[in-house]
This record gives sequence, structure tokens and C-alpha cells, in this order.
Amino acid sequence: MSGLYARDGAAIAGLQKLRFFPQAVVGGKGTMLRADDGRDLLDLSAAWGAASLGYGHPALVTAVSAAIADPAGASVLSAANGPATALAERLIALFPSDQPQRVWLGHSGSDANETAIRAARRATGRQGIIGFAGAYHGCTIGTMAVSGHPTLASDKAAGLIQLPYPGADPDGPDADAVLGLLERHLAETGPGAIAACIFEPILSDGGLVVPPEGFLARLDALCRRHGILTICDEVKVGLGRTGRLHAFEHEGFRPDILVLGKGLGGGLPISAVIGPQWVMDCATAFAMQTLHGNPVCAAAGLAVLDTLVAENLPAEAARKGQILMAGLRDLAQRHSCIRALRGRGLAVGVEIRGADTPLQGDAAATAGLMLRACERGLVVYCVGPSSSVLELTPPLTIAEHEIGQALSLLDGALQDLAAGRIDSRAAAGFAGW
Ligand SMILES: Cc1ncc(COP(=O)(O)O)c(/C=N/[C@@H]2CCCCNC2=O)c1O
Repeated sequence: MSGLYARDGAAIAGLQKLRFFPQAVVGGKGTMLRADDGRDLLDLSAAWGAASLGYGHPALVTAVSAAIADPAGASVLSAANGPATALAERLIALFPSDQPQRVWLGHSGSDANETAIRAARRATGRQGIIGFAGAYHGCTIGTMAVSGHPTLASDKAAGLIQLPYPGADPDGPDADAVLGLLERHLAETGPGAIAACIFEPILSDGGLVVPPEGFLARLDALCRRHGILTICDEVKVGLGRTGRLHAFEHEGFRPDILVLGKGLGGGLPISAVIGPQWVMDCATAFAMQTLHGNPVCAAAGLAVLDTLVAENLPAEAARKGQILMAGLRDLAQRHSCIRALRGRGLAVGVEIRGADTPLQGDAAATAGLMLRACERGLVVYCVGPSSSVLELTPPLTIAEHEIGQALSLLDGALQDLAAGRIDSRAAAGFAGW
């Protein structure tokens, strides 16, 4: 174990660790992270999707350097600032509506979803929320209460209707069954009980599950019939990652409220809730934290949005996602432990079947695979209710040759797994999910 990782163990709280292998980073450039042992690691995670432009992108460096050198204050709580206002105006323009919209700026997906839910309740006067099993909306009390991921098994919100996510379980309910279940719930609760329905356009931490075609549009229509606000949580898969600017665009509907985070800041902490003015202006001093709308983070957000356009990153994600998926299908032909491949654009899941490997368990095989991948120079993490789905969410700026390198490194780790060259105890020291 490296010196830096040991020091991390003696200083950083376990409360915030989700560790799969002893990764210790001292720098980064593009898609590469530099480990403290001098190795270059190809990062297929992009820090759980936050490093949307990779590491050290010139547009980010220029924008953030200028903003920190002459900061326009530190927040929007009690003063307007240029970068935050400009970012809000851009986000409104990118999520057009026939109603006036407003933008709330935060630090994380958690505080953004927490705000969206609280504002929906305050603006509608209703308390109930519709959510989905397996969904990850945040790690705050309010977001955990409406999430369904097993790691977030806290007390659930009073009045929560938690539905199965169609497609998450191959033997589970399909879209018709889930919508029928929701209709029955609404018939029982009455039309005036539910404030909002919150959903991910791709169930991400829940296993990288793309919903059946048409499901989300039908869910949106059903909610509108009952005056229920729809909150689309695009914190992980938004902003070009799926091949469209917004993931909901694949589904042919427009949610009432859009939540963005992670990649919005390109690695800096900024999130956003974009929604109708009657919701977003329903109160003041209601959802505030001291540094919300920080001008340096907002400048990063503007640089990300500029670069999405300048480098045509949504279309590039669609194109490169096809290259990645084709390579994974080739690996699946040669490695029977790959149970399934799922995703859109550069949001891809590789489900692992442990029974076909010497490590036997799905989670054990996945853990061993991640650790060996890192030893071979590839960073990839896992998601899913059984921690058995590799989540590939590389920087949108990943180069084609780096996709080839990543596939080759993953192939090597899969060969090690199949040949019994990964000790089952190797990953035991890492708690994972
Ligand atoms: C769809 C979706 N919505 C909200 C969140 C919460 O975002 P924050 O972790 O920035 O508070 C997340 C965060 N997801 C977790 C973050 C914790 C580590 C596990 N991997 C994730 O991507 C998310 O994926």
C-alpha cells in the first residue's frame, strides 16, 4: 500500500469512503490520472462522472484561474454575481419552456435533489413523493428518504410511493405493470396527495438500467394528468453523456424540473435545479447554503457548457459510445463472465456473472476485476444492487485510441479473472458499497 494511501487511512474519515482498491492520486491530465507511485491510470470513471472534461482541460483552467484571481464575491445568497447569473441564463436557454423558469445553484446532486423535492412540496402544498427502487438521489436525509438504492436504506419519506424501475429486474414488472401499479396507488391516495415524481432517466447506481422505450414519456403524462410535478434527476447521465444534451430528449418528453450536478462543474462542486418560476420562487431563505452560486464554480460550469458546444461532446459521446459498446460486445464473446451490456452513449454498464469465474460470487468477481484493472492501469468502479455492474462513465473528451487502450486493459483483467490469477482475498480489505 502506498504512503499516500496509508496517510489517507490515518486522516480521512471512513464516513465518506467508497473504496474498491488502494487508488492514490497526485495529478491528472485528460483521461489519465497520475498515481502516487508514478503510474498513469486510464480513468473510465471520471470520478463518478464529475470530470466530464477529464482533468486539466484548458477551458476549465483558463476560466477558473480568471475567476479565482478576481472573484465576484462568493455566493448568490445576498448579492448577484456575474458568473452565476450568466450560468443560470445559459441553463434556462438550454431547457426551454413556454413558462418563466428560474435556476437554483447548489454544490452537489444531493443538495439539488433535496431542494427540488422540498420546493415541490412547498409550492404544491402536497407532501407525497413518487420514487423508484434502486434510485440514488443523494446522501442527505431528505434525498435518502426518497431514494431506493440499498445503500440509502434510511427511513423513507412519509407518503412515499416507491415503484419498481422497469427493466431493473429481468423477471420484474414491465412498463405497463409499473404504470398500472402507480395508477392504483394514486386511486388510493387521491389526486391531491402527491407533490412530485422523481426519477433517473437511466437508473445509474441502481445498475445502469435504460428504461423500456416510452416508459418515461408515459410516466410523465400520467403525472401531468394528476397535477404531479416531474423531477428528472440527470446528475450523472445529463449534459451530453448519453449522446443528447439532456437524457430525457431520448424519451420524447420534457420534465417540469431538471436536476444537474457532477459533470456540470467539470470536477468542481456545482449543481443546478431548473424549474418553473411558480415553484422556484415559492419562498425565500428556504434552500440556502453559504457558498451556493459561488462565482468560481459557476465559471467552471460556463466553461463546461461552452466546451460541450465547442467540441460537440453530446454527439461525440454517441459516436464514441458506439465504439466502446462494440468493443465490449467483442469482449463478451470471449468472456462468459460478462452477463449483460447496457447503456447509452458514454454511460455504460457491464454486468458480471461470478459463477463463471474462480471467484464464484458476482460481487467477489467484480471486486477482483476492479482491483486487477487498477493494477493493470485502468480505473473503473461498480454499481448495482449486488455490486456486480462495472460502470463506464469516462470523460466525454476521451480519445478513440484511449477507448481501445481501456478495452485492452479490461481484457487483460478479465483473462486474469478467468485464469484464477486473482486472489479472492485481494479485494477483501475494501468495503465497497
Ligand atoms: C443520479 C444521481 N443523483 C444524485 C446523486 C448525488 O450527487 P452527489 O453525490 O453529488 O451529492 C448521485 C450520486 N451518485 C453517487 C455518488 C456517491 C458515490 C457512488 N456513485 C455515484 O455516482 C447520482 O448518481
